[in-house]
Amino acid sequence: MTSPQGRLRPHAPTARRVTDLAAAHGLAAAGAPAADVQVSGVTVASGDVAPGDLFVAVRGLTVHAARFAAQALDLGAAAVLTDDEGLSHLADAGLADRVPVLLAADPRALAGPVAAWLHGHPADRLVTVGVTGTNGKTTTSYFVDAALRAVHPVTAVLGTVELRIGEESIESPRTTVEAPVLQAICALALERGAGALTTEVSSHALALGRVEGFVADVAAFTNLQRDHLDFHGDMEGYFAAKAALFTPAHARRAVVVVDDDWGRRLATEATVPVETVATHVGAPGADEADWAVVAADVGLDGVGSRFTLRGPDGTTHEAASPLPGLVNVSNAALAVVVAHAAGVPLGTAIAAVGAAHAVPGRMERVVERGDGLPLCLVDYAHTPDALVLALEAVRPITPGRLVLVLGSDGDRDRGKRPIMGEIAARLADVVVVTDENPRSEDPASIRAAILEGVRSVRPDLHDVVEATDRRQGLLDAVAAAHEPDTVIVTGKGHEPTQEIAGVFHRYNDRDVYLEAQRRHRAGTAGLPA
Ligand SMILES: CC(=O)N[C@H]1[C@@H](OP(=O)(O)OP(=O)(O)OC[C@H]2O[C@@H](n3ccc(=O)[nH]c3=O)[C@H](O)[C@@H]2O)O[C@H](CO)[C@@H](O)[C@@H]1O[C@H](C)C(=O)N[C@@H](C)C(=O)N[C@H](CCC(=O)O)C(=O)O
Ligand SMILES: Nc1ncnc2c1ncn2[C@@H]1O[C@H](COP(=O)(O)OP(=O)(O)OP(=O)(O)O)[C@@H](O)[C@H]1O
Repeated sequence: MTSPQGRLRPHAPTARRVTDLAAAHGLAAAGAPAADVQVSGVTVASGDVAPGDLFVAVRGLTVHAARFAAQALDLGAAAVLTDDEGLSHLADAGLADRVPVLLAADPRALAGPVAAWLHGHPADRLVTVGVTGTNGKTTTSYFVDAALRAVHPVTAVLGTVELRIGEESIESPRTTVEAPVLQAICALALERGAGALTTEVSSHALALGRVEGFVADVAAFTNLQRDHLDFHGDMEGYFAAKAALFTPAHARRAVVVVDDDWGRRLATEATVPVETVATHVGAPGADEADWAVVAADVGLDGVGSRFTLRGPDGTTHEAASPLPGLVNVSNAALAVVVAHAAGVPLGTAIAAVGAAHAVPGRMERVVERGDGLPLCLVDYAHTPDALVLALEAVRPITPGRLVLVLGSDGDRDRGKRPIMGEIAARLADVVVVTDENPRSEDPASIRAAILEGVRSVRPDLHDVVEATDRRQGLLDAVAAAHEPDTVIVTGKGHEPTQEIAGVFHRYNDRDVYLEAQRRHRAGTAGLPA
């Protein structure tokens, strides 16, 4: 069955001849004669093939997609683009002479450009923004989108939380969609009258060719912190993947936050024009940045922050972040500069970012402080640095105790677990260690690794709880907290499921808070759920 994102296609696609496609991209032809065959869509996933598609069969990290060609043909694929290995799989399955086959050394790199060609380069008729960095991509994208919406009646925003075109939204499969899906969404967005599109660009997407054929008008960089080393090997590899966005193949110009060494390095190594933004008040080098946050009042109203942004001409502008913490001053400042670079007047961008709505699962206030209940926040921090920043953001708006509920993902970077535990014990008053997405790992051993870090700071484990069930752990944490306290649950953000041993269970931290609120009002808080 076609996936939801696979159905995001233009309603009136253009059909083009396979022979023209081969000529335009210098591809050799094999298989059945292509003379009268046309294609009207592109996909890299056999299950997402629609009649008339070109099936791009790539060698994956685990399997060659040509092994699924029979399914693609059953679903109506009109042609296949693959490599020599893919052609032999087709031949072995007796399919090579049933369908025109185009050959390329690296079909993965061609999926995007071919889709862009087929749809008439739709991204070139939109104002496009690509946001990368370890943390802050989603928040910054929503802030940028808020500013673009002030100018363009219809916009699209694609990322970890959702794929949204205008007011229509579907759950997102991951941070950055596959290359042909991105092009099809651009074409659909144009059909729906969109003027601008913002997409998060993950390092996986850059490494796996998901933005080939896509050139953002403005590429944005938030920061680089330890993450995804399981995939990239080391920080150099991770940086190199991110840096690929800041080249003419993927961007026309760039805005780079230069608060960390990686940002400063990127600003000098990028091969497109760069505007730099310093977002830490008084940090060394801030004077040299094109834009700088020169004053910030964090959380004065118990929510967001006000800040002053100095522009390249030396003028200063009063601006605001609608979400708590200095990290969101950073995201808001970046978003203002990005939106301005994308054609939004500065004053309009500042006003729109300051008034942006909550971002799902990012410092999201689910239960407000009052009626005996603590302030209850959901946040997506799942790296050591993000956790520090999230807890530092919450402390100034917490008159009582700071209660943290956290876990760490299974089948992902193991090294960060004790570091997260150490940070939790240092910066929170009460620590509840529970499960995130254990995936194929034993949840108890993940918790043990976090607790090892907790113990390095609090050997007696006072005010530390181990909860084998995330929902119960969160319910108990809220029930035990008092009105001046803040409960923050990190790691899963907006995620609608919890992945345990290959099964995705419906689960959302927000829903658990609302349940805790109902139980508090009904007088059943603290009883077993
Ligand atoms: C590590 C990684 O990113 N892997 C991605 C990669 O997998 P792969 O190359 O190993 O693919 P494979 O499983 O060997 O399959 C090879 C090819 O066969 C195709 N296939 C496979 C099975 C089938 O039945 N039919 C079929 O056509 C696949 O579409 C693929 O093109 O290419 C596949 C599609 O081409 C992706 O589905 C897959 O994403 C996996 C599912 C994934 O979870 N990726 C995550 C880690 C990811 O990309 N995350 C980032 C965000 C990270 C963050 O910042 O947190 C993201 O952008 O979401
Ligand atoms: N600029 C920032 N610097 C550091 N941490 C941040 C920043 N912005 C947000 N965070 C923290 O990182 C978490 C994730 O934020 P956000 O979803 O905006 O980033 P992301 O890059 O989209 O993350 P992911 O790719 O994992 O979805 C937030 O919940 C917050 O704790």
